[in-house]
Amino acid sequence: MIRITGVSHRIGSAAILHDIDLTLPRGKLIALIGPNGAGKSTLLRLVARLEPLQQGRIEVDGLDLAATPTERLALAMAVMGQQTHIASRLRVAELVGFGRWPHHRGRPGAADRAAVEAALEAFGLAPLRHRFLDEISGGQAQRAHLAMTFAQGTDWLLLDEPLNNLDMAHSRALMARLADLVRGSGRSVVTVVHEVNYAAAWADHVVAMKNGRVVAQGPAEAVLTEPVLSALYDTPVEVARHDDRPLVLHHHWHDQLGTPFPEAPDAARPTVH
Ligand SMILES: Nc1ncnc2c1ncn2[C@@H]1O[C@H](COP(=O)(O)OP(=O)(O)OP(=O)(O)O)[C@@H](O)[C@H]1O
Repeated sequence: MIRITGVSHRIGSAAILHDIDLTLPRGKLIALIGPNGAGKSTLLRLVARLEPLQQGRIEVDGLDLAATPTERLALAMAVMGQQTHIASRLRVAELVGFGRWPHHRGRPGAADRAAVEAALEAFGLAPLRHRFLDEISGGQAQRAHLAMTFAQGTDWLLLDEPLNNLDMAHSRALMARLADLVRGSGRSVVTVVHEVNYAAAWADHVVAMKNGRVVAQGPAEAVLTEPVLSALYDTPVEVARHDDRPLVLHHHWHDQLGTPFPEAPDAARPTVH
């Protein structure tokens, strides 16, 4: 599990995260949701150790982030951040191959080559393997970065908005692949998701953040409810069912009686922590 204890974070004089206590269970597909600026990326970046921890403690399967060598951490956790600036004169297969670096440290063997092949296949990148990164589309580049993260073969995957740039079919395929990884091989995935219905369809566990705090967390069914989501996004939503999962609807202008929605009614606001 990932255990986050008493984590606060400031950027300059602005308080970004406020005393976060959170446990992320192993073997689950965990979605981090919430409005823009809620602090989702900041929290993910702290767990990924892309930002120095200012206050509190984070443990990944018992490894204290403050005391674990990078080489050890890279075998436990793979990370795909939001902005990945990487030399464009790199070929797709070379980028994916970087994911194996923590295993071979410069001398790839058969297992590394097989992992790269499998990741290229899994993301439909085999035909593009020799292309340079500046010769492919934004969605294809996103898939190449995801394939690199997969190739790392870690127990934990941390993904910041992996659906960016992906069309509906590729988004769905990615979520299905993540679910497969979790249910088939017991891995653990933490992913920031903006489109809440991808969390509704695929996530086991949902963490909802707002204003630098965790405002609700738990099994997807418990968090993805009308009161929690209406309050989270300050937008009235309806939660229907589809395929026995929640389906969030939000684009009507009137309620069922024809009354315009001013905002979420007070009665719809949850008591959340
Ligand atoms: N470099 C920075 N300097 C100042 N403030 C920052 C910086 N980076 C982020 N912030 C602020 O920190 C807060 C949290 O940002 P963060 O990116 O973690 O939110 P988020 O929930 O991931 O948002 P989004 O959904 O828009 O990606 C925001 O208010 C943002 O403006």
